[in-house]
Amino acid sequence: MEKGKIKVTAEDIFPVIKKFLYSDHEIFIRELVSNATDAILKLKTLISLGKVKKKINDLIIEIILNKENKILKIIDNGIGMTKKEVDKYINKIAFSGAEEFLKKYKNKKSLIGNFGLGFYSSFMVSDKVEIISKSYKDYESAIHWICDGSTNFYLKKIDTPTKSGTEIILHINDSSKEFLEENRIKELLIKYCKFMPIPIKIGEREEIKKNKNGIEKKIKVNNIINNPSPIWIKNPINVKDEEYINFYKELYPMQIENPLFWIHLNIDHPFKLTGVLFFPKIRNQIEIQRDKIQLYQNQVYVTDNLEGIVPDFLNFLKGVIDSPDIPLNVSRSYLQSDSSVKKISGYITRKVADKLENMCKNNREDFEKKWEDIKIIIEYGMISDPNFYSKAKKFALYPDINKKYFILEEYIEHIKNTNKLKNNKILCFYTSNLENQNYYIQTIKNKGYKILLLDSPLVGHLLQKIEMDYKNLNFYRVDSDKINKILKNEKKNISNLSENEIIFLKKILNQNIDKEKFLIKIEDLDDSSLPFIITIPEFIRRMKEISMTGNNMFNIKNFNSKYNIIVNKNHKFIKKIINEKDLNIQKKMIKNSLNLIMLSQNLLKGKELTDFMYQSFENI
Ligand SMILES: Nc1ncnc2c1ncn2[C@@H]1O[C@H](COP(=O)(O)OP(=O)(O)OP(=O)(O)O)[C@@H](O)[C@H]1O
Repeated sequence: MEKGKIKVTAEDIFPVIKKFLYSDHEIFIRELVSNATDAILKLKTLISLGKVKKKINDLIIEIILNKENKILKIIDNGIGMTKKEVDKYINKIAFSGAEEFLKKYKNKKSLIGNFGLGFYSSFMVSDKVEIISKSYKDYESAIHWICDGSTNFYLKKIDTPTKSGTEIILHINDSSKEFLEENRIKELLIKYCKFMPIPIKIGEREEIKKNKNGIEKKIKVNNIINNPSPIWIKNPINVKDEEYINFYKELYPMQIENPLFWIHLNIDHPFKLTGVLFFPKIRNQIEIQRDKIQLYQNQVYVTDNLEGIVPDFLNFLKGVIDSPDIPLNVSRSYLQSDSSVKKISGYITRKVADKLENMCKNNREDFEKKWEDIKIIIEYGMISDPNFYSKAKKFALYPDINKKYFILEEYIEHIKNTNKLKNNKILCFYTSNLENQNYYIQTIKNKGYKILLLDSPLVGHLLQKIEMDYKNLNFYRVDSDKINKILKNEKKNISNLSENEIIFLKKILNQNIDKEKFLIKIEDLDDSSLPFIITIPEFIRRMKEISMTGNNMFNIKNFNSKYNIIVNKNHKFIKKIINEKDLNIQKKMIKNSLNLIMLSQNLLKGKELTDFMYQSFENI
């Protein structure tokens, strides 16, 4: 028996590990199962090189719980350790054995990466830890190592086991009793180890099997908790659509809808990355927050908090990203500034854009069908990521009010004769709601202009961006103040009101309309226009939309946010108001007109709305 002191640079590293290194105690299971996986992958490499004779199919990790004795065991039949190796890799901690192995067998097989002080995380949950290990080298005897969480250890050679592998025995401490519960351990194995590359067994389960005579019989089989070959590590050519959908359901059991489509990522240079990203059918906010993209490192779960790792808009997607180049167990701010993480983020964005461009080019009809479900993600990407914006120009779609879809360049071509002004500017009219803005749509359509239907909540942001890019384009919602100009009567002086009547009209309107809320404009519109309409200054409305969707740069209080009331002095109803002798009736006519146009813009609320309803029924 050898007694000794664990060599650490800091005097006593355990309190540090216990308190600060891992705030999440539960990750010890990830670290130990990763080590076991690593040991088996190393052995697999040696088997494939012909250096060890063993069946690859038998390689397995087993988790055994003994609640009574407060023991949790992690057993693998991997490469094992000699006494010398334990001394080197366990006693002199912070020395990565994996690194040395990698150097020796470079490019042979990917290994679980650099986990820092992985093994020592077991002391976060244990009073005492034992290692029983037997190296794959026949002439080496097995060893037994014991440590009680101080820097002292015991290490001795033993006669059994004779087969290679390692057994880590954790004597779970009183404050970590939860880790003796089978359900808790299963839950953690599913969280962290669901896709690890070696089968992980916890207990047994019953399976019904038919014998030769067709008689069903219950038999006990290993309860394997993980899926060692998830689709993202497979060659996309060999994966069927059905498998992608099943995998999506495996990742997110709560998702009812199938994904719309997916992107299989697979890159070797300049960094290694695999994964599958799904475009979900977004039904509600909760699903966006709950079912996020999961980050793995060589099939070991790391996190689903990818903030700063992938661009924000990609957080709407779902799926898996797996890269050995993403460092583990480091702070988020470090991750965000890490250059390989930045490259990864750029690469994923490009891949997503390429996929969308291909879909749009190669199967436009299908892409158009999917557009309404994916537009929010793409528009968000266009607003927030300049690189994505320039790529998305080639596939972002804009439907018109007849639900015909255009790429912006196509639309410009489509409207260049109808919507172009004398100064070469192109007016892109759009509606955000076919029903609510029907009057405005009809009016503009009748004038021969074409209209888009842009109803996403991000449209204000997006149009700002497009107008900066295309200097000759101007977007106006159909109810914006711009329509006064196009509704203007081209024949001059057709107004049938005298100067005096106009002065009088202004006076009575000013007396009856709240000037804090509305700006009254008396205009020469053609006689097919209504006597009163409300328009909204395009710029102010857009800034309001932008600030409502979370951009604090625009403080809407700084804007004059009055609505315009356009009074069509050519309408006979206006003449009727002027000629009305009974002041009460005249007041009522103005008030009711105002209520009507406010109602049309959803501005009539509360008591005013109730009063208007009573009033209207009385009139009927
Ligand atoms: N189950 C095991 N079988 C064989 N060797 C093991 C096992 N567990 C640990 N080791 C050896 O002990 C070393 C130290 O393990 P530890 O988890 O502390 O760090 P690591 O795995 O090398 O590095 P990191 O955790 O940073 O990836 C390993 O590199 C490996 O050589």
